[in-house]
Amino acid sequence: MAGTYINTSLPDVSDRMLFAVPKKGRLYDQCLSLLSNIGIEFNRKPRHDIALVSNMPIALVFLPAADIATYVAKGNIDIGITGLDIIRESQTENDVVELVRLGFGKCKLQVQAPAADQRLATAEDLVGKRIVTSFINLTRQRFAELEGVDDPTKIKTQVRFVSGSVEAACGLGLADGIVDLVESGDTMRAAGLHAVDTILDTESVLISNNHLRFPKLAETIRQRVEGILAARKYVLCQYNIEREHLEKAVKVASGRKAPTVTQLDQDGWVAVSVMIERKTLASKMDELKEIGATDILVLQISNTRV
Ligand SMILES: Nc1ncnc2c1ncn2[C@@H]1O[C@H](COP(=O)(O)OP(=O)(O)OP(=O)(O)O)[C@@H](O)[C@H]1O
Ligand SMILES: O=P(O)(O)OC[C@H]1O[C@H](OP(=O)(O)OP(=O)(O)O)[C@H](O)[C@@H]1O
Repeated sequence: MAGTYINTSLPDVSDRMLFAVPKKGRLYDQCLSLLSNIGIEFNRKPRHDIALVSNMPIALVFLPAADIATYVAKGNIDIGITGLDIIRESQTENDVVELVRLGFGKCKLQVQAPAADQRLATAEDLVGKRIVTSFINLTRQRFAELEGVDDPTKIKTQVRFVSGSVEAACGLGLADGIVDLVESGDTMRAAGLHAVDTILDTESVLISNNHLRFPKLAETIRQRVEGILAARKYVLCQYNIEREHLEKAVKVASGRKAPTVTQLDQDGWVAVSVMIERKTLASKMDELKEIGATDILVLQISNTRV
């Protein structure tokens, strides 16, 4: 089904893998930066939602983040980037394949209530009350659990959809509580709300449909993305050490598979090169120094294939 884009004023995309990216919003900038890092070159004309990639048989399709999981699940689009929250809300998790979690767009879907109202201190206190959200399915599922009801359509809590600025609903009297995404919590607090329950921890995901027309190309994209994520996560650490201390040093930092060890032009000494997770780097360097490593150098990795 993907590739059957019918609009005669648009270029033919039937031989191209369709790759959906959010057209605006929170994920837009990071998606564009990721596309650039994985070597996808394109030129998007103003007001055009399709852009041909010049160096690969791919067409980018710019869509609202909230719709991408549905397009991918239905097979109209081959692969795409969207939030886990959207995949779950659009009930497409069984019809899409999660290729890679991308580590950006991280936030929580939370039940929120007016902070000043002592009677609404927990999610249970909102059972049977009015909830406003853009995530009606996930909200109904959560309240069905709280109410002990199997069928989310049979809950007594009233769940109403609004498309944005959800935090305004309590202050304006439309709701007793809301369900919305929270990252820093600034928007929630500015609206006088506090979180009483977490429904989901979410982040962006690269997804594909179940019937890929371009499996090799999709795999290339997946590997490139994994490579960029690994490059962000790791640094390359090089040091010299006497061979007799090598075993201890390898225990401190063993690399993704094993370190590269090269004989130095000095008796009994070796040079070691190893990938280390950025977040543990400082303490690993301390330990290596303690064991006797010298000339410890850290190099940034700009890209990898892992
Ligand atoms: N504050 C946030 N921090 C991190 N990720 C977020 C945040 N808000 C939303 N997201 C992620 O980005 C996705 C798209 O949210 P966004 O608010 O950009 O939606 P949109 O409606 O497409 O854009 P807009 O708000 O501009 O209309 C969400 O489903 C979620 O995965
Ligand atoms: O916890 P915070 O860091 O304040 O982020 C949370 C806000 O971010 C999202 O909205 P966004 O700003 O993307 O706009 P929207 O309401 O138009 O979707 C979300 O819907 C919250 O309103």
